[in-house]
Amino acid sequence: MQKLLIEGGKRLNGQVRISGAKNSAVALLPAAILAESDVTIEGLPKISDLEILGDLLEEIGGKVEKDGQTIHIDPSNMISMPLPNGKVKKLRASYYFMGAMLGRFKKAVIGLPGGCHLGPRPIDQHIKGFEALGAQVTNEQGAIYLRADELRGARIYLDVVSVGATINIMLAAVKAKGKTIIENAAKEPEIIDVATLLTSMGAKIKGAGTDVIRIEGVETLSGCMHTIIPDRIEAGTYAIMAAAQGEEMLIDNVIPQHLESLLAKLREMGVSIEANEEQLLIKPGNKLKSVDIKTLVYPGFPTDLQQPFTSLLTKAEGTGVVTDTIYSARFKHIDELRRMNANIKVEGGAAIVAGPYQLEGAKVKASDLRAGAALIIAALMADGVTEITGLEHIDRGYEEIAQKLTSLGATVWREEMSEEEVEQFQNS
Ligand SMILES: CC(=O)N[C@H]1[C@@H](OP(=O)(O)OP(=O)(O)OC[C@H]2O[C@@H](n3ccc(=O)[nH]c3=O)[C@H](O)[C@@H]2O)O[C@H](CO)[C@@H](O)[C@@H]1O
Ligand SMILES: C=C(OP(=O)(O)O)C(=O)O
Repeated sequence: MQKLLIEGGKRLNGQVRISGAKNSAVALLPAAILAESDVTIEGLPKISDLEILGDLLEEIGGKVEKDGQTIHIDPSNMISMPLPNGKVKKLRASYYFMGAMLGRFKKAVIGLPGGCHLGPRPIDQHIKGFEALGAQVTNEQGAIYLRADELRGARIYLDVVSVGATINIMLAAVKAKGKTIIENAAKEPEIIDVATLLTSMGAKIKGAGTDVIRIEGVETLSGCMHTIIPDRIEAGTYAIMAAAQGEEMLIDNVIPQHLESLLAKLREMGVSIEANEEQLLIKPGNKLKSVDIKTLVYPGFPTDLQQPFTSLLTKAEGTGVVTDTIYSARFKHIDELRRMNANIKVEGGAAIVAGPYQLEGAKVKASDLRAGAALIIAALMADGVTEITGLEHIDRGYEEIAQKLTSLGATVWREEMSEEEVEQFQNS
């Protein structure tokens, strides 16, 4: 088991290339189950969630070949193997095996997903959608059993705007008989990316990226080639790092329109941002001014950048109020930031950051993926060395973060933990 060490205070300078989008990739791989011939996906990030999804595709009989950032998936010999336990529990996106296997085999058994602990993360809207398409769904000892004689298109109104439910219903509906309409659908760019892959496979989907998606079911889907979109959350994380500790940072392979809510907030704080079609040039101002943020569904401020942004606010002058309307309890990073001398209160479901002040290096633990990003940003700004444990969360979503930061001029390295440290970590 490893920990990450960061010596704070170094200014970040230079260029960083953003990897393919985690939240797209984790749906694109399961989507390949629906095809009858080879699917090739290019530009994938090197993250642990994708390793696990590749293993799961092999468990159900898929042939998976990886070649750098490209994956070739031959789904022709896949079967509807039950996956009630094991690796499905290690990530959130294993729930996409439900929609994809239901679409292809009309049956699936999938354990309830894992993923970041952000408070309750029900999947009732996924199940509502599968049932509307004609599936019988039961939850037996922590696994979801799905079965349908046939899938029939339906009109489905999502009571909660959900990325996962929108994609999962799309995966099942592309092979249902007749027309499906998903109303109050999520509009995230990752949904458009998955719809683009499915369309290349022969699916008929209109309206992805709006809140009404129309799908006309087809009999068969064939293999295709697809290039993934860049990761807007990774890009946003580096943009926040640039604002926090940068001199001049060029962020390459990004779609700036995907980050408008974040860029608007950074500009309000006094950060200079120049954008072209696929790059952002970020220079922080001399002084940062505090702002409030409230997370919302896309195109609002993304909940996945809330925790990293909270770290940035410690450097800004004034009081910033952070409210997360998607995951109201996504505040596990706050206690760790307090260990680093942060002055943050959590009151009435909001984090209140009264800055600016100097953070101090400390031993801290990443409780989830974006809490990890928040701690890295804090460590880059802090006096002294910060030791971050819980790297398995960070590795779920950030490709080679230590290498990327080193190339930007940070002093950061990974070290094996001693047996005593591992024991302390496991008991904490
Ligand atoms: C793998 C992946 O893409 N993960 C992202 C996805 O998670 P995920 O798809 O799990 O998140 P959702 O968009 O589904 O969740 C949004 C909100 O709806 C609630 N909800 C969701 C489904 C449901 O059936 N019932 C229900 O009540 C959730 O508890 C949450 O409060 O979108 C989140 C919100 O942008 C991001 O933080 C995650 O990074
Ligand atoms: C919450 C996240 O991921 P997941 O849904 O995969 O747990 C995230 O990417 O910030």
